[in-house]
Amino acid sequence: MTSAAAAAATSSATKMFSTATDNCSHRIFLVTDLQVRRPWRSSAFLRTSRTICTHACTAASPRSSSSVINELANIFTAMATEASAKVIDGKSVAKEIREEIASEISRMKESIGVVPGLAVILVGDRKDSATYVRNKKKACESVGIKSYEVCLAEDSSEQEVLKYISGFNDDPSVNGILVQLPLPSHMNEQNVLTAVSIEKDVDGFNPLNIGCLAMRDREPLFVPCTPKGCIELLHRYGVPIKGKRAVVIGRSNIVGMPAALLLQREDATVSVVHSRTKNPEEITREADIVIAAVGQANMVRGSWIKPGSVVIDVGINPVEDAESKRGYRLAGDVCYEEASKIASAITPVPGGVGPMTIAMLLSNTLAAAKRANNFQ
Ligand SMILES: Nc1nc2c(c(=O)[nH]1)N[C@@H](CN(C=O)c1ccc(C(=O)N[C@@H](CCC(=O)O)C(=O)O)cc1)CN2
Repeated sequence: MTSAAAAAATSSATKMFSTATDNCSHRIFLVTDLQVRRPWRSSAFLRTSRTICTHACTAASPRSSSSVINELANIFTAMATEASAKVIDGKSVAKEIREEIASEISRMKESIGVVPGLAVILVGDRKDSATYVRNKKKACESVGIKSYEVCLAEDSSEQEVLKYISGFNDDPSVNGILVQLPLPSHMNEQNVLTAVSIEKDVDGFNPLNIGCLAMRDREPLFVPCTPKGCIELLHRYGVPIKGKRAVVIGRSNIVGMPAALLLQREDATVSVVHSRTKNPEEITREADIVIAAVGQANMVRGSWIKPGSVVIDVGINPVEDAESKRGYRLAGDVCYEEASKIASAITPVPGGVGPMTIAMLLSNTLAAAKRANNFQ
């Protein structure tokens, strides 16, 4: 239970005790009635309420209603500080999706003798990018996608990257092409991303795909993997989106902007909060769904979160941690410890959106291969 819910419950309890008859079962009924606000906490609530009511009615010296109300207030407040949101487990959802993809790929291979192919281009020697590319390759192997990899030196020219893209565009065994971002600063990202054929743009970053995502009554061939993963998590956890207020924190081309477009396509009312937004806390506190993608560890505090909202944390920020083997640990953009006491559901970092990014890449690659081979 959240602080706001605790206050509401206490106020309802106050009303209840001022009007209740001496009939204990009636009191219990009224108290347990309060639980509908947060049904998933019902058993704890029920137990607590029963104990208090029974105690109030059977004590040798019957207690005044105000002392019972005070006790209820204390217990509700304690419940507020102990409560924790449902964890949206991206790691296990991603595993489920990989299994679904693997079985589709087997079916495709058996029916038409074709497996999907994914080409990955990595430029430079960023450690994190090399790890992501390695993980993508492993994920491809695990589901039966053939992967092709090109690693280029940091000082390679943009022309060289474009030459590889052109080769993969023309290669029928390659269904998806991905250029790992960020690129070295001397390269023009837009030139590179635009060069990827839209039929093979499994990252969904070609402006033609993004343009279709932004337009009503147009369907992009591919949707960027991280925002697609966020929406998939909301769907698989049964979170309603239609008509809800959503706030996206961050407006990057990779996550924030396409996430806002996707939420809008799902009929949410969407606000985008960015570095120039005045009162970001106030706007975020209005949201039923928050997607945080700013790249700043723990920026979104518990006080930004509306009680009962759903929080999707896209941030993967390394923070120093002497106790960790690597010398750092990963933290999200949302202060998990605080937000998880207020939200109704939240993604952890790691193990939330990150694994979904790769699962969605596999899903897009399978879709590309199906489309190229006219296989349903
Ligand atoms: N071409 C692209 N470049 C980049 C993308 C992208 O979608 N396409 N996104 C990010 C990086 N990224 C994939 O490329 C990515 C980031 C994080 C994860 C992930 O699984 N994270 C784990 C933690 C991993 C760890 O321990 O280090 C988690 O959150 O649980 C997957 C993919 C930028 N570039």
